[in-house]
Amino acid sequence: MNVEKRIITQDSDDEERSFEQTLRPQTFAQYIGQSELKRSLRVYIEAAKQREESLDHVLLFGPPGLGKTTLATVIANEMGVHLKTTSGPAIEKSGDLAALLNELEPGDILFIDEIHRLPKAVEEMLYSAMEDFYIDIVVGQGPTAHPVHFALPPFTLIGATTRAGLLDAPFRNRFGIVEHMNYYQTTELEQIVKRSAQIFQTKIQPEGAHEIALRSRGTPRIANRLLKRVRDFAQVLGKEEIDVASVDQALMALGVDSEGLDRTDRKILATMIDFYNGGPVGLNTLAANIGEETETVAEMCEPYLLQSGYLKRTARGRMVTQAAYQHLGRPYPQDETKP
Ligand SMILES: Nc1ncnc2c1ncn2[C@@H]1O[C@H](COP(=O)(O)OP(=O)(O)OP(=O)(O)O)[C@@H](O)[C@H]1O
Ligand SMILES: [Mg+2]
Repeated sequence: MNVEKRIITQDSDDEERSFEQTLRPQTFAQYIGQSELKRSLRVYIEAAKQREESLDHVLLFGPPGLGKTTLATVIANEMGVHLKTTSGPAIEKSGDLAALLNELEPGDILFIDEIHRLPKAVEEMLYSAMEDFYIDIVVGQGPTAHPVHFALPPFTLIGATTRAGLLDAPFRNRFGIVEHMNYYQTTELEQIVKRSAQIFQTKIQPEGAHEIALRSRGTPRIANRLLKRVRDFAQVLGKEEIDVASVDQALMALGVDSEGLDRTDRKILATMIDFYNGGPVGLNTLAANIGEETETVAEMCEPYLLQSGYLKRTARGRMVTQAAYQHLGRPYPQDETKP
């Protein structure tokens, strides 16, 4: 078990959720980045409003902390409807889903986070709810049990999940709008950091915001979290404004390096170099070696290490790249067996 709380984990706990709530954009105008996604969603929303219909069901894919929940909030606000939020693991039985659907008013949005973790029976109940706005519920027990047909108001389901492959095709196909969320550009993260600093009433120099953006691994949640920590450091250092030096000091203390990699990321790369000659090595073996859960490595570390070019996937497992050797300051082996 890893006792050290990772600063770069894309997960959030209760305290952070309330802090995130205060920073959460409410409208498209406040929602920074993802411009293509916003452009198409604006069209779909406008069209649905003109026709006075509910918006098509939306499925959002993407790594944690990129703003899926935020986007659901924004969509509800732009549509002018209520948003009901739940998650896959929270809906245990068909009855739980029926209760949720029963509370919806015409046009309302039901947001299901971690939608890949819905029980199968619940997922199947959603099929008719999504397609034809009805559900069949079995009422009574034993010989008196009989199905009852419930009509639902037209509603929009927004589902969020981290990976596309986690959802079966029949389920996926029932979403009219399927969108992939991308990591954010540095300039976009800079804007997010500046906006959050303003909400915190903290002064930050443009170079400071830039430095935080560079080290946030493309993820707004991490940018906000780093900003919060850096603000503490700047305050203790007696700085009026957050500058690059306070960012550096804070992030060094947190073990976040110049590229936004933390100790676990570096441990992954170092283990692969030192014990596996750079790979290939399987994910399970690797996770066991560094004492992390396979899921943590798969969801928190690997996507960014792949995206930033330190790791690559091959048919035989993960391999580190030359960039990883360079970043860790290790000599790159020059024999022919290496890529
Ligand atoms: N486009 C954005 N512009 C500004 N801030 C954003 C944006 N996207 C996300 N954020 C900020 O990042 C935080 C995390 O976003 P959010 O909770 O929506 O991520 P998520 O994708 O739902 O994560 P998870 O998969 O863990 O549920 C939010 O509190 C919000 O303040
Ligand atoms: Mg979320």
